[in-house]
Amino acid sequence: MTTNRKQTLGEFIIENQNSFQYSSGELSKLINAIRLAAKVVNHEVNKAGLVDIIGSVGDTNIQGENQQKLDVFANEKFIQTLTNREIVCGIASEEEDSFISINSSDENHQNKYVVLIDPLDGSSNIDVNVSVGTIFSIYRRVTPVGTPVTIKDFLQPGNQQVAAGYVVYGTSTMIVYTTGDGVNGFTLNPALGTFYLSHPKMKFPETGKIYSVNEGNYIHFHQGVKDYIKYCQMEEGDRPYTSRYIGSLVSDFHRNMIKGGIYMYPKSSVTGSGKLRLLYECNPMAFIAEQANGIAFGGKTRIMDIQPTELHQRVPFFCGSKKMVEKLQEFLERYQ
Ligand SMILES: O=P(O)(O)OC[C@H]1O[C@](O)(COP(=O)(O)O)[C@@H](O)[C@@H]1O
Ligand SMILES: [Mg+2]
Ligand SMILES: [Mg+2]
Repeated sequence: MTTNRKQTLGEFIIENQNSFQYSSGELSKLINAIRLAAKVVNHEVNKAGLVDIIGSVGDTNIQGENQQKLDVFANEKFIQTLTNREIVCGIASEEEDSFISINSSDENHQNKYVVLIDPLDGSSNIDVNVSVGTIFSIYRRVTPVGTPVTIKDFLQPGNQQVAAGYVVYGTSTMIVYTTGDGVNGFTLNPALGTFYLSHPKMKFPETGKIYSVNEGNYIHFHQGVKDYIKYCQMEEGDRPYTSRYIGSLVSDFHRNMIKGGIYMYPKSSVTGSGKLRLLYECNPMAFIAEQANGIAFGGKTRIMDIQPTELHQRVPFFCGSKKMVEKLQEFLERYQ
């Protein structure tokens, strides 16, 4: 490419199609479909407050959470786009009780990818004009092509992901994703409706000065986590670190990946589990983190080595710059 114009997402996908081990063009079409749905959702997010998209629908999802109108809208748009384009054989979503099996109308061509999605991440921030996101994780099915998908196709460990990414609807709208060959970020030019490669080969700085955790839950944290937070706050060396917590996983993760930092959503002694969902929040963010030289673990295990048992299971989640996560692990090991 000779001009110094930034590469578009479409051009990047085509150019890098062959670097993907299973390249048949199907995954490219899938990422393109996600790009399209993200633009539709972005359009609605930007109008939040002007149109009737603020507030809850008065329903709860399978996790007992109040579904926001934008949760439902985003869920519909992603499912519609992926289904209409006949690009996947199954979808699982935070907003759907169970997985959706999708048959291709073309018997000769059966799809082999399943998608797990958090259509709108950071729902508590929708009404207050704070950045939110979408998170997606893609696997090859494990059951025979041409048969209806089963739960087995979704309950795969994160280390089997073929691609993962997120969209952040913030001061600008970006898509950040990996297919196992590094992490790249694309920014939407709203005037043209085109995503451009703005952040090639994104990497977590090896260390940083930002820690992100909801300290309101502090008393329910594991002693090792409490000690690490105290360590971050001590006047010593390059500390104290700065506390930054947006309350949208995508946005906190994105900032920490650019500036260096650690995100923590520990297990609570009250609920006995973490809050974040393994399959469509932790696994995709862990794949991106590791592809960007970061670390992601939950409790004692590498997130991507956890064998899922349920579609909406929750796990503790710690993720970020290598040296900071290793320091936290040191504190946790003191109590093991
Ligand atoms: O308000 P809390 O308990 O700190 O939780 C905030 C976390 O919950 C989430 O909002 C959960 O995601 P959803 O909004 O998709 O349900 C994360 O984005 C965020 O990091
Ligand atoms: Mg979420
Ligand atoms: Mg959500």
